[in-house]
Amino acid sequence: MELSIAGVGTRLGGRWVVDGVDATPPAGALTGLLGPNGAGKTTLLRLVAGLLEPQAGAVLVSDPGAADPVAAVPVHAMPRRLRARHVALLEQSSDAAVPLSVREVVALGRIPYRTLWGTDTDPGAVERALVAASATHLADRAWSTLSGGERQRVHIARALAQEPSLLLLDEPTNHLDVAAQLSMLAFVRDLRVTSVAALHDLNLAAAFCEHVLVLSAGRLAAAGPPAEVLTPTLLRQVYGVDADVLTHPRTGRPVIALTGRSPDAGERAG
Ligand SMILES: Nc1ncnc2c1ncn2[C@@H]1O[C@H](COP(=O)(O)OP(=O)(O)OP(=O)(O)O)[C@@H](O)[C@H]1O
Repeated sequence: MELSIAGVGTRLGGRWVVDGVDATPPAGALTGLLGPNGAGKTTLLRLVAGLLEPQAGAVLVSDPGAADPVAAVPVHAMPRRLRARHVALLEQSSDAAVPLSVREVVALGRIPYRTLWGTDTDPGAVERALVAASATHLADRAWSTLSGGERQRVHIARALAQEPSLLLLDEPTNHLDVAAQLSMLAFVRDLRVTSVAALHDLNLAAAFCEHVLVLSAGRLAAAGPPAEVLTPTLLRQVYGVDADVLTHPRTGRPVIALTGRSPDAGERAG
């Protein structure tokens, strides 16, 4: 899916928390959405998902090759069922105690594909999503008994069951151990679906994302390949930290070695 974020802004609580963001994340690749706490990452993801209507600009999506083709339509104005066939948002995990089994939670992703009689147009889709997210062993467990990491895996399975052409993930590595963080991001990258993931770990973003967007106080501070964007100057300005940026000897990707808070950290915006 082609995604165009054109001058998007929204006010919450009387101030612009996302302010004039212009970005074109590359199609079929994983983009990292970075920025300090409160920079506007979750709000921007909700705008891109069409859950919030922008008060300035528009988020346009095009998917001409899909079964339900769309061409440069504002995502918030798409009919909800059509949007759910194209766009999946994996929000930060809630601890809600839903009285459902894992298989039933994953089947929620199939709601946009149910017929008037409630049957799934593709009865194998839930099992395929469970397999793809390596969650088959959890399928019969009660959702409320899962650990945080297991829930995150099931959230991915539910999002995959939606068969999205745009996958939005809010801190998908939360609750995951280091090995699971690596497999989660490698998995999303290898899907080759247009994906945007809000991430706090700069080294994971540098290792797995083809493109990064850096937000600071609601504005886009920088965008581009990690090696071009994640410079010591940018990290000082946006995060208020001092860092050396090295080049990984095998992958050629940037490695960020944080050395401390920068002396002017108190002055940063964001
Ligand atoms: N409903 C709301 N009403 C008022 N202010 C809000 C609302 N939702 C978010 N905000 C504010 O908007 C700003 C951006 O919040 P957002 O959750 O998008 O940031 P974030 O970059 O995802 O932060 P974090 O890294 O802490 O999750 C914050 O200052 C937050 O307090």
